[in-house]
Amino acid sequence: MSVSPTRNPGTELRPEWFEDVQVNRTAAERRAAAITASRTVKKNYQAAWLLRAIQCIDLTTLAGDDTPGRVRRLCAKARQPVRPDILEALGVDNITTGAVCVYPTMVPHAVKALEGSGIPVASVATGFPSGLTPLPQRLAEITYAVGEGAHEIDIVITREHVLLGNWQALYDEIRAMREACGEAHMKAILATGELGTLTNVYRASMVAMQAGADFIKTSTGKETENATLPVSLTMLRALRDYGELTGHAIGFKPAGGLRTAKDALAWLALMKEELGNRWLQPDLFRIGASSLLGDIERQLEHHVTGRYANAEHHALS
Ligand SMILES: O=C[C@H](O)COP(=O)(O)O
Repeated sequence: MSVSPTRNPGTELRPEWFEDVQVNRTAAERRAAAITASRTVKKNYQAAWLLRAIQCIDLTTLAGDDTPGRVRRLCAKARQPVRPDILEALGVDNITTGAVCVYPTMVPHAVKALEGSGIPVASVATGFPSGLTPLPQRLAEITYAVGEGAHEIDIVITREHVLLGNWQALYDEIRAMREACGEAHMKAILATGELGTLTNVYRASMVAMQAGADFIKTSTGKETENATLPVSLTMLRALRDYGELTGHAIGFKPAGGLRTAKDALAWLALMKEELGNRWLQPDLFRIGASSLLGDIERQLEHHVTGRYANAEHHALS
């Protein structure tokens, strides 16, 4: 796919791009399973893929008991996600995670802790995770987070608009959110586990991109069902169709429940198979995760030393 390097400006609402699309769940499940089964990444390649996965992680804390101290520790981990001796053995200079993702009131603490690192701060906003506060308040939350220095905003959509097929209302709210984001890049969380069908997932993805989303993201991490491979495949197909229709490259962020190195490898394989290597870069691919890094570091250590360290050696992940 040939794509424009400029930011997605969105389009008018174009229901004709998605209204007739029907996604077959069985076919999506079969294709997702085939991709992950056919691609076993071996030894050295596996370490390289895991390092790439780290560079694409939005290292996240979204808990009711978050404190500035926890956010600072998370930011320290984002700056140095892998122990220096493991990196040295792999012959790699320090790498960082793709971003740090926090609640709006934690943004100033993250911005300060990441100063000079080049690591962007992402903030959830718009009544995360349910999105059920009045629109002016949801927009004000974006304005607040951007004002505090957030570089990226992860918005949530009103699931009701999807469930009722009210595409204009969905488009209008996401458009307003994109405007409130200004220069900050906007990731649209669809909360796919609450959208009922894969057909709805495809349609909501398309509306979010038409309304100017820079990324489409599966889940908040708080739904009963979070990121799955068939849902991700459906979103990637929408993303590819949008790219072919407009020439704009949209990013993808699976989030919620990704906890193991094996999960990270499965999603990298999906990205590579469906979209190619260009979508294995942090400007177009992020993994939203609060507890994935620990297992990746563990697997890298095993790769280097041939054994697993105790879990407490990988303290915060
Ligand atoms: O956006 C990121 C998610 O909230 C993280 O979910 P998780 O805690 O299941 O990794």
